[in-house]
Formats: sequence, structure tokens, C-alpha cells
Amino acid sequence: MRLIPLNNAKDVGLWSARYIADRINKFQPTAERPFVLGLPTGGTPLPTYQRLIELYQAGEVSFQNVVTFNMDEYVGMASDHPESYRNFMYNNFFSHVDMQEQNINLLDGNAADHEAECQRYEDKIKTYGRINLFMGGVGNDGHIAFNEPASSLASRTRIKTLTHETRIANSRFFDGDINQVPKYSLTIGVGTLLDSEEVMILITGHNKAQALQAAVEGCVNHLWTISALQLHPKSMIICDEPSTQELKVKTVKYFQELEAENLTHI
Ligand SMILES: O=P(O)(O)OC[C@H]1O[C@](O)(CO)[C@@H](O)[C@@H]1O
Repeated sequence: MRLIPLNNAKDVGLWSARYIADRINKFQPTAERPFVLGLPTGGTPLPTYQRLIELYQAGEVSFQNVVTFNMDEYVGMASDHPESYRNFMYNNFFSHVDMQEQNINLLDGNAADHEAECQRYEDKIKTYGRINLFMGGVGNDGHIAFNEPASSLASRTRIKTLTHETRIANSRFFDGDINQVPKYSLTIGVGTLLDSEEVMILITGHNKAQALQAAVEGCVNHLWTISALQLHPKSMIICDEPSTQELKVKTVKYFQELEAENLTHI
């Protein structure tokens, strides 16, 4: 695992956007051989999306031959609801870059048959071989995508019940009213995520400090599904200073020194 401790959320956005743009450019994607990018929603990746839009506007990256798969979607929420993850992605990213509509993949939380919808998603990913780079965030309780505590670390895309804690955390997007937050989501599984060639997780804010500690210093444990990153051959966490407050000083120093020496540690 590589841990990149940066100063603040803005730096996390700048760093991660540059990384994604560089990976796409190095890959030299074509229509026949697109770059496959996994994407999250939430407050954490907003600075990254903003910076990616700026890089696109500056002509430093194109999304013409990029295929995307989003991590998750609420169940039973009208697709034009302002808080649907579909809407989030168009408002904050897709509508501002040169993504091709047919390259955008989102889970349909209104599908009549959830199981069939999740299988469709898994099958669609397979048609591309695998996802080249999956960017994600983490919940306060360490959930990755919507893989809440005690999710199987071998899980695939499926319907999940959101925990009370997650619904409270997400109520900030629903006028602070937990009753408006959906109870279920469709989410990629931990196993789906681990199949990606590379995983990059963004962690910002003191409220994510326990999750970061579980990811880096804890044992692999289904109660903190983020810890499954330890099983991945090429995973990376980009974090800000407030989120490191539960890490040992020597842990942070170790990773800072590695980055300063420009060594990459996997
Ligand atoms: O970045 P936020 O808003 O704290 O969201 C935390 C995480 O919860 C989720 O919304 C659940 O999937 C993730 O996509 C996100 O990374």
C-alpha cells in the first residue's frame, strides 16, 4: 500500500486529479482500447472532479476514450432527484468534460430486478477485462462504496442496507432529515473493487480518522471494509492532515519519508 499524506483537502484534489490525468494520458486510450475508470460520489471527491474539469479545459486530458463505472446508487430514488448519484455525477463531472454518453455506466437503483441489475453491471465490467483505476472515498465507519461493516470481503455488486450511521452522515444532503435518506443502495462489492488493476482512495477530514487508521494500521477485518485494501497488490490512499490524527506519528513519518525520497511502496 502507498499512503500519500498531504496538507489539506484541496491538495488531495489536485494530487489525485493529476494522477488520474497522467494515468489516462500514459495509457493512450482509443475507442477500441478505452481507459476504464471507477468513480465515487460524496463530498470528498469534489475537489478532484473540479480539478479534472480544469485539466480538461486546459487541454491536458481528454475523456473521449474513457469508460466509467460508478460505485453505487441509492435504491428507489427518482433518477432526477437532486441527490441521486446519477445526478451528482452529471452535475459535478460528466456534463463538464468530453465523456461520451455510451461510455458512462451507472447502477439503476430503480431497476425492477435488483439482482439482475447487479449482475448486468458485473458482466459489463467484465466486457472490458477489468477496471484500470478505481477511485473511491470512505465512510466514517470505514465502508468502501456502500459495503457497510460486516460486508463480505469477497462480495460482488448487490443490494445493501445502509447503516443508521451512514444515513445520519448522508442526511446532510437531505436537509438534515434522516427519514429522507434511502435505506438501501446498489453497490459494487469489495471483491469487485479488488479486481481492479489499481485502487486509489481519497480520505479527508477528522471524521475519517478512525477509518484511515483501520485501513493502514488495523488488521484486515470485515467490520472496516476499507481494510480490504491491504489485500490489493496496487492500492493507494491520498489523505489530508486532519484525517491522520489516529495514526501513529511513526506511521505518518514513514510514509512521508517514502514519498519525499520518491520511493513507491506497494
Ligand atoms: O465523501 P463522503 O461524502 O464523506 O462520502 C463517503 C463515502 O460514502 C459513499 O457515498 C458511499 O458510497 C462513498 O461513495 C463515499 O466515498
